[in-house]
Amino acid sequence: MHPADPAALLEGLNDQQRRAVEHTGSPLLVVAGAGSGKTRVLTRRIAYLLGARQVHPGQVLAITFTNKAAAEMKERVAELVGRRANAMWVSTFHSMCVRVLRREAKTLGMTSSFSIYDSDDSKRLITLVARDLDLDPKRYAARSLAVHISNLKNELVDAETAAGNATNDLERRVAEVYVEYQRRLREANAMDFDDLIMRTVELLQTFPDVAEYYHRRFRHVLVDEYQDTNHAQYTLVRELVGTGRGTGEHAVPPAELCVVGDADQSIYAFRGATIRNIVEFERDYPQATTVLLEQNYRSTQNILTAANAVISRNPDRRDKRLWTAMGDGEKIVAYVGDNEHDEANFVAGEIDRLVDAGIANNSDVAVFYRTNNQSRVFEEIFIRLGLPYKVVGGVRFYERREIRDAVAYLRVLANPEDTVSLRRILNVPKRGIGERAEACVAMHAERERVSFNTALRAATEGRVAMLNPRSQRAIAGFVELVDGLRRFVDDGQDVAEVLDAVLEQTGYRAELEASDDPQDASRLENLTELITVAREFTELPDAPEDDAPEGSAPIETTGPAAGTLAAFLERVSLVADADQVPDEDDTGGVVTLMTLHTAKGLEYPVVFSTGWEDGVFPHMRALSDPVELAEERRLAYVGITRARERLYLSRAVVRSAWGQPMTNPASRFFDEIPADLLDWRRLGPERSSPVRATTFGSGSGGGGGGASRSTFGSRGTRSQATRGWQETAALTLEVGDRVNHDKYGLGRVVATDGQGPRTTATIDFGTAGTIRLMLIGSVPMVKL
Ligand SMILES: Nc1ncnc2c1ncn2[C@@H]1O[C@H](COP(=O)(O)OP(=O)(O)OP(=O)(O)O)[C@@H](O)[C@H]1O
Ligand SMILES: [Mg+2]
Repeated sequence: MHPADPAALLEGLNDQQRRAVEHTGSPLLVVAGAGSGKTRVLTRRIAYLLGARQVHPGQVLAITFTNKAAAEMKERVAELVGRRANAMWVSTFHSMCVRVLRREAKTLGMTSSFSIYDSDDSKRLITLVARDLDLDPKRYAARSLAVHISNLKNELVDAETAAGNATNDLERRVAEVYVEYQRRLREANAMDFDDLIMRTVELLQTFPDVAEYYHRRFRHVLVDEYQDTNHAQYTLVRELVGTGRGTGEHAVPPAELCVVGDADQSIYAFRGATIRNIVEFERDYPQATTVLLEQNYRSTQNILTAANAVISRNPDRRDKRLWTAMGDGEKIVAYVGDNEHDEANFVAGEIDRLVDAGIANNSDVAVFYRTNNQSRVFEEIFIRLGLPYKVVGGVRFYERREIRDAVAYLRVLANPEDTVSLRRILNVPKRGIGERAEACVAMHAERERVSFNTALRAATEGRVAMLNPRSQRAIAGFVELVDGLRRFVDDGQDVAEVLDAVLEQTGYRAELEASDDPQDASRLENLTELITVAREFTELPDAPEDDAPEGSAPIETTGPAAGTLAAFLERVSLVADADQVPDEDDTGGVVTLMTLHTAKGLEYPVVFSTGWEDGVFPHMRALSDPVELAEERRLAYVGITRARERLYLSRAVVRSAWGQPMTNPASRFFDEIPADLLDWRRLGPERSSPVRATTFGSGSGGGGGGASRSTFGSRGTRSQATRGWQETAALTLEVGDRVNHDKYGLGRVVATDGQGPRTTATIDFGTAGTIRLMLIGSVPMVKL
């Protein structure tokens, strides 16, 4: 055992942090602004529990927001108290639930080899369901049905309750799809992401002895980023902690709970996250103790002042004053590019300069943007300049077609009932099982109320109606192929070997090799990469994770053994964007590009936050919606506070969107930063030959000094804008249309009135106000 000295575990903590680490008993809430050491407190607290309070590592459950953060936390604790830290459960909500559900699958009527459906799989299944229910795909898009169902699950509303609660046509339709969707998930022995949480809650609420088991086991529950929990996750935490109100043999006192968070960094409302969970913690847990942290250890004062200034514009928040002992530091550099290429060039040039001057390595630098599609222009320019970079997120490796195909084969081998995966690979590569044959099988399944897998097997015996003999033979061949491959798994072959056999025996590899399409060559490379991933995965040492504390029942299986197919599939399913953030290294490393959402919890010496334009950031949706705008502002706060020493904020006057150049006004967030903190870099002289001066800005003439008074640089852009105006003369606007007005910026039509030449539109231009405009003549406005 590691000789942990309790005093050493408290070293490098301020008084408040120390208080949080040492606190015992009542539920503990640590609320504090960015960079004040919340995550550090959580990590130290765990180390302290193990090192100073003799808590068994198996009694600790810690929840982080990403798998990567979980691994780092575990590593940090191990550094402090030694390897036995490995017996703790440190994971995301989803990974933790998968472990519980695999163990308890039987209780819920599933097998432990259940598949985990990601959003794409779940959308496919919903598409099938909606089609079978004869819903008009134009009115009920699978995507929107999926969002509705996900929202219900985040609120822990099950399908039957949703059906009972439905009061209008849409709700009834959604509920109808939801009921059937759940039935098919069950039949396929599959769960979607939201089910992982909801079914775990259900498990704990319905089966007292299961709940008791976990109550006895987890005596300490810790949650990072608590502001981003949704209702289902909130309830899960409550169930895990327990009320201690059980009687007789079920009487286990509640676990010690410690949550840390910052309401100003809540940025997942679209996934149902609610700051209510943090704001009302004291009401939810009446015995709660709250600790506030006020010193920021991450950023310079200038960065912090900017962050505080922006977030203070949000209504209904608890004001907190963060301070830092780091000194003012550099001013914040602000830049206006003619267009997005110019902006990206500026970023690349600055990185180059900082690296040349020995101020930073590539790996010290992060570039943020609002949405993934904004990464493309940075990539183009970084490639051209030979600047090494990594984009986190976007079209992810595991979302590529060939990878999904290969993984679908593996899933079917692990879980024969996985309908979505089965149907995906049924005719991939082509083997003569056409859509008609698939439909016959699906119809049989539907009519006989059997699974798709069972129906397929019925087809091989000629029991499926309307199926021609050729299709029947093809299906028999497929079933035989899959059964043959499954024997590799049963024989205990490594995942990499199984994968290799899949690619070989299905002819998938041969087909790609025979193709002269260069895309297919890169598909082959990706599949080779997947085999490498599988091989590395198999070689992972078996972690001693099943080390249950004394006094609790030994755990037979807490999850699939390391290296197995099930464990591999679990990893593949739960990998998230943020897990792919590259580590720092000493060799100069790579610049990291990611969205503001992915950046949560991270820190970098140098940060470029780009695309600060109204309609881009804040997002278009937020311009006429104060609730959304507040969320965007929190995102700005998150972005700014990732920077330790240097922060750059930039925008482009013209940016292509939907294939059209768009002129965007400066982000209103620029105006919210005290002007004296900003060092505006003007456009270079070669680019600013004035063609036509136009005022951009968000009403207050701000955007920082003269920089918001900008010029169109290129002729192409100018003629584009001019054409836009002419179109406006013949333009009809409807309520809800989005427009870009040369003077007032982006807006949304809230009302129209009059006819012909007297037509007017009332347009909400956000901070510029709501303005009524005549629509005749050359209105300097474009419809978007
Ligand atoms: N008492 C301290 N002394 C020195 N450095 C500290 C102290 N507390 C925290 N830090 C450092 O400050 C930085 C921010 O800490 P941490 O990431 O834990 O903050 P946080 O509150 O979790 O931030 P966020 O809100 O962004 O998640 C880290 O580099 C951490 O190591
Ligand atoms: Mg943190």
